[in-house]
Amino acid sequence: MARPEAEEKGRAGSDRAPAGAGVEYLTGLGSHFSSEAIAGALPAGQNSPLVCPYGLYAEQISGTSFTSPRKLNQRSWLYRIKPSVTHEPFKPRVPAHEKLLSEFDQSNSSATPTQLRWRPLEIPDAPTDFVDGLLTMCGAGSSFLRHGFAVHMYTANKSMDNCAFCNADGDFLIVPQQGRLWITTECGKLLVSPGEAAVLPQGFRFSVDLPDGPSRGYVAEIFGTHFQLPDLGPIGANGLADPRHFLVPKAWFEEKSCPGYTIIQKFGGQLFTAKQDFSPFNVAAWHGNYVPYKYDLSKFCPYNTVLFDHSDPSINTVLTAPTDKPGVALLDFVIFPPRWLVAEHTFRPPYYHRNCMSEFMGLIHGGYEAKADGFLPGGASLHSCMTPHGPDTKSYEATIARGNDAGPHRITNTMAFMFESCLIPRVCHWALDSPSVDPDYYKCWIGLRSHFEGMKIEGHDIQNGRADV
Ligand SMILES: O=C(O)Cc1cc(O)ccc1O
Ligand SMILES: [Fe+2]
Repeated sequence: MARPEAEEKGRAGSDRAPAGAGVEYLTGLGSHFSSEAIAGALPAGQNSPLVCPYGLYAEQISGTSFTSPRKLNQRSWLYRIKPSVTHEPFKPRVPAHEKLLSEFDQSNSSATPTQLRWRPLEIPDAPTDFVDGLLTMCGAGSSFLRHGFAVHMYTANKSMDNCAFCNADGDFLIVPQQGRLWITTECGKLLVSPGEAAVLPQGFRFSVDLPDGPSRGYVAEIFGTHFQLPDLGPIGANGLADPRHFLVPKAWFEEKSCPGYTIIQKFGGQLFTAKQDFSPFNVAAWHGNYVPYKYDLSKFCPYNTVLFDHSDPSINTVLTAPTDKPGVALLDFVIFPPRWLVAEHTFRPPYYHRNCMSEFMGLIHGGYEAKADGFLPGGASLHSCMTPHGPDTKSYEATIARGNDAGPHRITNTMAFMFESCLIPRVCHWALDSPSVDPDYYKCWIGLRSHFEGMKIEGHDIQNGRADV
């Protein structure tokens, strides 16, 4: 059983820290947790007694099929005041959320090999909560077919009020860029700051409060699988993200009558609503291995080149959502954290490359080593399957100018990340038409000039570009 040892203080000096800062968490990833908000609320020795302690209802939430192999099987048992089925029928939400997708086709998105970059999305002035502020940027596959992903961004300025969100389609990996998220889940509360990432697995009900007001961030949604830690191979038993740094909520509940409370269910990309008259956060105790969690990216232990050449970014994988093909991810969550660069006679920024995988990138704070200009915190870029990309002209020229004698160099004030997928994303029409699109992105490479020293080669025919040697 995991120990409730991790404690998080509210930000010192911040009078806007939400009530409940000083939150305690369970620790571990993939552990079998148990947590009681009332001592004795967990049934002893069985999951589904005839009568549960304190007259609670027992309810299972399954994140994998009942028959999934034991090492993949994920489920939790929740002991709650009323079961989650106690609600009026689901109806399509009015207004519909037209810009949230879980399937991608010509009606809503385009395939393009063009390098794309977005400036940070504007946070609206009109009251907008986390759900209304979600905007799908790109994706592939289908939530119905249980294979695919979507990348969303959110911009919001107000807390969700008398409602909870439930995503039947897939898991959300939320990466806040501006403003903390105070997320109440059925398992308890998570306070998620920029620089941290949270996973809200398929089916959990949660509600997002914004203690800091205007907020922005990124969401990767995966259909049909869950995130896990990458294998470490020859790195050994330690390094990268450590399971003990993953924090899981402790049981927290409210017994509250909430007239008109709305459950917003995302189902096939469409939003449905159902009314109930009580808070869904009524779980007095729970146990299991299917849980929401968060991770502080600054705890990541990076590995890197110690002599020469540039490592592939997979070395910085925090979490991976696998496909059935070994080593091929539906979605990798990769970060580019502060670290030492020490490689000798090596071009240290990312190499120029084309990748059979597709790369969506975001920046949480600071700058990114491959882009001197234009890639801003809160912005994004997309380099799809086999689309060439790499450092902009300024970064290239500055690196070359430093030359071979560049000593060890510590990259500081940065936290960029990448969602990398084996599926080729279609880009939503509204993302392509967004005022945040940078139409001049391609120009960052147009200035790359030839450094070729052909004239120095004996026998080189400059006119015809042939070296006859
Ligand atoms: O394209 C990018 O900036 C991401 C990236 C970084 C890196 O260090 C190597 C390959 C790669 O795709
Ligand atoms: Fe790349």
